[in-house]
Amino acid sequence: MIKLSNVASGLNGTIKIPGDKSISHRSVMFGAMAKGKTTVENFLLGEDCLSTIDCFTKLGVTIEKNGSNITVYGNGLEGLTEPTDILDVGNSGTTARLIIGILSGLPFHSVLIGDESIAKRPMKRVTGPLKEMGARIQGNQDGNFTPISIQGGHLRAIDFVSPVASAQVKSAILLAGIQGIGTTTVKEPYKSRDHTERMLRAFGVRVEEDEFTVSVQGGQELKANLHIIVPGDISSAAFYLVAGAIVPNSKITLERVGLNPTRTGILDVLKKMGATMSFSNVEEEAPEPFADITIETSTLNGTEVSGDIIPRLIDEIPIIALMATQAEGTTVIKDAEELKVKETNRIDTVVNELRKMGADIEATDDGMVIKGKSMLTGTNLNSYGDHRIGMMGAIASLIANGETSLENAEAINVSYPNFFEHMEELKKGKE
Ligand SMILES: O=C(O)C1=C[C@@H](OP(=O)(O)O)[C@@H](O)[C@H](O)C1
Ligand SMILES: C=C(OP(=O)(O)O)C(=O)O
Repeated sequence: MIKLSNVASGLNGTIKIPGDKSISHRSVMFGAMAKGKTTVENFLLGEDCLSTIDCFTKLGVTIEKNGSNITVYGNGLEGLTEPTDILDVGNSGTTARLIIGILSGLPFHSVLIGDESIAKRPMKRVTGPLKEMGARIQGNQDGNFTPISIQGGHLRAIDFVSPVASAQVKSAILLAGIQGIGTTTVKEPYKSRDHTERMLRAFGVRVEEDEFTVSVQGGQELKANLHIIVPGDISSAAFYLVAGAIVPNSKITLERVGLNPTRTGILDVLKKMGATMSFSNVEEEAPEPFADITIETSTLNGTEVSGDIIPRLIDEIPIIALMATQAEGTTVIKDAEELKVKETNRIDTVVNELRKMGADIEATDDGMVIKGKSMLTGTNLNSYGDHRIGMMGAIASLIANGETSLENAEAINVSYPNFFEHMEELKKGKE
């Protein structure tokens, strides 16, 4: 349990946001599947990405770490070998779902487990279509929950219409698809993040896209000898973007934040709610653009967040909910049922924790309704083992009256290991 206090003099200064989690995972996975050396700069050393490194090391790949620079020595798909140990994905849904897709094409047996939270997260959304492609997968409740065992190989293509806009589902099927016979297509209800498509292309794979449909032909090889620069994670930046907007007397700059349009829903919401933001050092560099973002204390208004923007900000909803408590009027978040199958049921955990602090917030079936502006009061918060809920609580403590305590704060290491160091730097900024 840690104690947190509010900040009288505002947040000021510049911080460099750690590497993007989605892109870091993929750099190891695709580097491992490719033939040759892949070097990665600004890799996220968060626990989730370390779980990915651990799994691919068990699959026979050499991965060297030198601070946040890593090198992956891939030997192609045939260089991945049957693990003698269980693959443990820890808390990482992305590792679980993408690795199941990769293993489905490989001619050996593996067993996958994760932590208590992973054991509750649905895997049938990937194991279902992968079984249709020919993978032999078993797991609790018809392959829906870990532990999951996979015997891969001999895949055939599939035309899959996904009921959810999920990059994890799309990626798992595409990663199996490139190992199968024929052309595999995934159609989504809305476009989800496209890091897999961008990075596969950088590895020389042909990927066809048409609005919400992505296709790959089987039998394609990934070619390495690539240097990947991982931009800062906009999902991590979101916590300090909102902090900058809601903490009085603040002005902060976040360096090299990834600006992939499939991830920038948070920026659209900040603008719509009235935040004062500016962009500098914009790099359109392929495959992922980034820029520095400066934000300052702003007068905010409530808004509606729904429809096709939801997949573009799904992980930012906890911090958007906190921001809405500091906006004038009502904010409605809907079409966000996916929140129920994250590290926690984030509709319940967000509403619970913000209500404890005095927010006017109601859960709905597919989101939440927040009425602002509320004065928040320090209290005992819990992350429930969910990094994003922990960070939401810690940012809320900055504006709360009195002291806040946070149980299970260590969950934050999953995606933002230096989160509290950045908080201290920004608090000291002006003194
Ligand atoms: O593909 C990815 O890297 C991710 C996709 C999203 O999950 P879904 O695919 O379940 O929406 C997101 O919530 C997660 O943090 C990372
Ligand atoms: C949902 C998340 O990640 P994952 O699905 O990889 O556990 C997240 O980081 O908010």
